[in-house]
Amino acid sequence: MQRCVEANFDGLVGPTHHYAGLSFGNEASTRHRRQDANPRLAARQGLAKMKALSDAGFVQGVLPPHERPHLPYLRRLGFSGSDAQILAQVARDHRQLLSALSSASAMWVANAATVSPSADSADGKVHFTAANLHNKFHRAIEADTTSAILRAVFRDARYFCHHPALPQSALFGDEGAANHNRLGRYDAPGLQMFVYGKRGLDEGREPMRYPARQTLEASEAVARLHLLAPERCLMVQQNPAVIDQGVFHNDVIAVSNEQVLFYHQQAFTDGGAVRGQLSRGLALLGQEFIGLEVPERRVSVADAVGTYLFNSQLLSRGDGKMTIVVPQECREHPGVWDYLGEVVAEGLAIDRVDVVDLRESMRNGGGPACLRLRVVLTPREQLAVNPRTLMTPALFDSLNLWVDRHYRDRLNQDDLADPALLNEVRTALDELTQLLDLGAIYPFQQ
Ligand SMILES: N=C(N)NCCC[C@H](NC(=O)CCC(=O)O)C(=O)O
Repeated sequence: MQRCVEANFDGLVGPTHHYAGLSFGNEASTRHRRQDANPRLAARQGLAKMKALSDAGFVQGVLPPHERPHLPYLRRLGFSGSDAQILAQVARDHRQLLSALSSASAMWVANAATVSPSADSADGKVHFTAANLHNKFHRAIEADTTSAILRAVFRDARYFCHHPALPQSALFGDEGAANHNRLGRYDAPGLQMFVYGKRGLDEGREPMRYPARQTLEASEAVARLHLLAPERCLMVQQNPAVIDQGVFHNDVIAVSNEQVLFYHQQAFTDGGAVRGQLSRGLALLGQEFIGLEVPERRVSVADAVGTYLFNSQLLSRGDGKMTIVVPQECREHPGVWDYLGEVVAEGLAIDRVDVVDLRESMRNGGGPACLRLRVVLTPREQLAVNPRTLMTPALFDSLNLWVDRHYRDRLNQDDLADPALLNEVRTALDELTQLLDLGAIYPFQQ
């Protein structure tokens, strides 16, 4: 029997994956700046996670990388000549700019868009708002291609409604699903909790050291666009003190699934109020809230950032319990691993831990949850998804072969000026659009 499910769409790591230290406030990004990356291994690690979840019976999709280096953008910034001349000039005079326009950051699709299930929207459609990712230039250039990709995967206008990114302005800084949790059963109206870092218009608390990437005004706009009932929306502030400790998105300190919120004691400015609002809100919907709060004395904020314990995936199995998918950094940390063991032994909601190796992505601050975009779908909506983007054993094999054919196993900033790399990327992406039946989604295909 078909049922409502949460499908996870993972971003496939692009061929230009490298470490450039582009994300101030994301400490892993800063720490690994200029180290060698292995794009082939990175893509294979991501595919292995998708395959493992698909084999375990979860609905798993794949979203393609973006075109990088982004030559149209370089031309827009006044560089001219052949592609090779432009790359040589930018590499010589503007090294960080070339990195920004070559970053494979679109892999972290938790930042691609905010998604609301049809059960919550007044028009009964699934709503998507592409994130403007205003705070970082290398990410702000993702929105247009993200929109084209989402439209190519969720095509059917009877079920899916797509909104362009909010205006590119600090006032509306929006980082997508990484700052959004939808709580409640998949097949009934639920609560949507938007987590913002600061207010854009009014005075209020904000971090001092690192930027707050999400504003309240952006979250409110997304809630309006998605036609959500205001009484079932919560606008919650992330604790500015944890942003200053490297928690650049809410999904680095909290994760939800159905009625469960697994979160750190210091995640919010007022954790007690959040808990109360979620309990009362779900009670009104006839559902019980399960809040799993992790105390600072068991797992410090620093250890949460170091291991990405909360950047995990909570997945509902058919038997009523949940699996938590964590990065292997959690297993390597005795305190965090012991704590996870206790959570599972208690078995309140989560009774199984799966460990994944995503080292390449982790070194840029992207764990299991960063790499996935969650989309709750009814059986009809599932049938309307572009079927070629859904993971199967055959697609897994084709994508691995495709990666082996086109990806390098070593890449750093110095390689980005190589015109051969640009050709490799375009050849690879052109093939990929056919493999996934996406049509012409990239600027170089127009
Ligand atoms: N938490 C979630 N949902 N996403 C993680 C995004 C990581 C990404 N890193 C980067 O963009 C680093 C790129 C570099 O430095 O090369 C970012 O900071 O936006």
